[in-house]
Amino acid sequence: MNEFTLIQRCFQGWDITHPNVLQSIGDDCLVWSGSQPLVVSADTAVAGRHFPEWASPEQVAQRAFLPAVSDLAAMTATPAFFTLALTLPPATSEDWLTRFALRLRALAETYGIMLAGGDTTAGATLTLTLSVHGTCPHPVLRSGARSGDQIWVTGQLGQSAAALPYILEKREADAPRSWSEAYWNPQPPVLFASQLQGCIHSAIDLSDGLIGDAAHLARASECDLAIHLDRLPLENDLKQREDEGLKLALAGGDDYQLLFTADPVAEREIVALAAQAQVSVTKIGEVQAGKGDIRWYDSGLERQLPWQSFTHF
Ligand SMILES: Nc1ncnc2c1ncn2[C@@H]1O[C@H](COP(=O)(O)OP(=O)(O)OP(=O)(O)O)[C@@H](O)[C@H]1O
Ligand SMILES: Cc1ncc(C[n+]2csc(CCOP(=O)(O)O)c2C)c(N)n1
Ligand SMILES: [Mg+2]
Repeated sequence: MNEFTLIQRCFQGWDITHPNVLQSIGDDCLVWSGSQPLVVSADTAVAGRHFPEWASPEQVAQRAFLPAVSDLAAMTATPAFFTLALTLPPATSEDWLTRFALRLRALAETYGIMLAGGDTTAGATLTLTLSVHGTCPHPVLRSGARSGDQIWVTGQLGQSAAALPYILEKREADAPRSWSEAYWNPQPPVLFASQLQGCIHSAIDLSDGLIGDAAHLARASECDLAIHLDRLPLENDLKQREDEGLKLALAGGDDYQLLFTADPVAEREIVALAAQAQVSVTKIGEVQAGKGDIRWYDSGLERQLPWQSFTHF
């Protein structure tokens, strides 16, 4: 399999282009020319760490692409283009790569993001690094929360983490379908997020788990967050597991939903935009003056939590 033929066959000539990408695949660099701020995030997915080694090429594409574009949602950016750095085990077949590229292409079309460049090498472990780029007149930062803001979260939490042991033990059939769907096919609310511009003060996407990610936002904003555990969006199967379900929702990670804060006057607009985008939104707390701490409440009573978010090391 020749590297250049392979790139041409699998990754060139996709339908989605971007008017500001003046040169894409085929030269030493891609060329971008634009007047709006560009937001950029690099995200790596590694076999055995972000997806099981036996995952299908379609599943690998989903587990690499969807968490990557989630970072664009976190800034309320509109997707523009991405690059794809591929490290492929030497035994990778052409069929595997064709299937991977087909699914990636479909995802790129769904999210309206152009594949504009990349790198392909051989290496021991299948590794994919996507660098995603989006445009945004006023990117929303983690540091923008203000005392008095309401705290919101999109979607439901914890299902992906709940699915993980079943997936690793290859007995997905024993778990609710919504759990494995959340793991294999997370749904970062990218379009909805881009519509929230001007309407919200701060945002972060939930990749490591609410405990850790909310702490990043609180610290960056130098505000305290009061979060009500009984208001978290947990589906019934997880709610019934009580603390075990709560732990998955708070510390499991892999949710790729959005945590954001907004002035209470924005509530009606947020609810209307969410309904239009068919995204569920839940108010889970309030931002308070402080130094960046989080207080957790259960039925109005403060509660200390013993759990920690996902970390690699
Ligand atoms: N190796 C690195 N060199 C420079 N900056 C880095 C490096 N790794 C992470 N960062 C920066 O540190 C910050 C936090 O990175 P992190 O990868 O945890 O982002 P995240 O959005 O919280 O998580 P995720 O990886 O799930 O997107 C980001 O601003 C990122 O750009
Ligand atoms: C096979 C397998 N799949 C998933 C997980 C869970 N997991 C991996 S990375 C991550 C957080 C975000 O990563 P990053 O910070 O790199 O973006 C989580 C929750 C696992 N341990 N094993
Ligand atoms: Mg992020």
